Amino acid sequence: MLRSCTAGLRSLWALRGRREGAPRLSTDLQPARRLFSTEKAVHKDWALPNPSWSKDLKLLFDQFMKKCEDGSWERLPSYKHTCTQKNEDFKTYFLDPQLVEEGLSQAQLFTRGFEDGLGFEYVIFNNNDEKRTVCLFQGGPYLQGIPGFLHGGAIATMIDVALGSCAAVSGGAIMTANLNINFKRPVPLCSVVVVNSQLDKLEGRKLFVSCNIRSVDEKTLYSEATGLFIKLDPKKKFNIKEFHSSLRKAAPPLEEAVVSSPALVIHC
Ligand SMILES: CCCCCCCCCCCCCCCC(=O)SCCNC(=O)CCNC(=O)[C@H](O)C(C)(C)COP(=O)(O)OP(=O)(O)OC[C@H]1O[C@@H](n2cnc3c(N)ncnc32)[C@H](O)[C@@H]1OP(=O)(O)O
Repeated sequence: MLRSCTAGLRSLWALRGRREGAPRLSTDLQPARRLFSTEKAVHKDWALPNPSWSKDLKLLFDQFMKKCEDGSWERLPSYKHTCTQKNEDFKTYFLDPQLVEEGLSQAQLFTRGFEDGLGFEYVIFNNNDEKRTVCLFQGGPYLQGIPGFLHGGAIATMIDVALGSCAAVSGGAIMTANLNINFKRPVPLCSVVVVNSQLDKLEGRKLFVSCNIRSVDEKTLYSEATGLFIKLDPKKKFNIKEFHSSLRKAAPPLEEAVVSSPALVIHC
């Protein structure tokens, strides 16, 4: 508890420092920021310790790095910007080249879009033989839901990433088709949790995965989840232009929609 509070204070201190223009948490961060728009920053691996990582997170990281030494485990690198090859893979499915170029030049991975310590700090380790991954996750102060605890959407995001990575190791280019989450206990903000994921079944293009989120001492079960990921089929190309024009044809004009759907007016 004390450790997670310390980590929390460190993250909040980093935040306050930023607001008041005070020096940031670590001078190491300054070069990282300067590199942001350069090629080096594009290829920076974010699944590595930074000064916002708590003692618990660093300790677990070191333990898993040791397990990597005999080759049974591997650390999965994580990049803010999708590598060219992966963009090429996904371009296969999204056919409007202009949209792809415009979208991808600005794009960055949602979970890596926060400054160090404020959002998602995580690293994923994969065990290929056992078809399972372990994600070490520290959720920062920008992920708050009810005061002092992580937002359920942030937990769901992390589950999606952890399960998605577990599925992607076996399936390559995949997308989430279904996620089911049971939130059992609230996760304290800035604490470290462990997401254990495993591939349960592979059925054609369908990858069934499950996970649980536990405290570092394993005594608290925070959440359990199952997911279905679908390996993308290059023959089933998704034509976004056709999709938009079919939507325009299908949707009634706005006034008509409002008159015929009073519930829409209330909820909007
Ligand atoms: C190299 C490795 C390094 C690893 C390093 C890490 C990598 C880094 C990973 C990052 C991980 C980020 C994880 C974020 C991932 C998103 O956030 S993805 C965004 C959210 N998901 C979406 O937007 C998906 C939207 N849905 C779709 O586009 C389409 O429904 C899908 C999922 C592509 C499937 O479409 P499709 O290919 O046409 O498949 P379809 O024929 O409809 O269905 C295939 C089968 O699945 C079943 N199915 C499809 N949907 C469902 C469903 N919802 N429920 C039940 N069954 C279903 C069908 O019934 C069918 O079953 P069979 O008839 O074969 O038995």
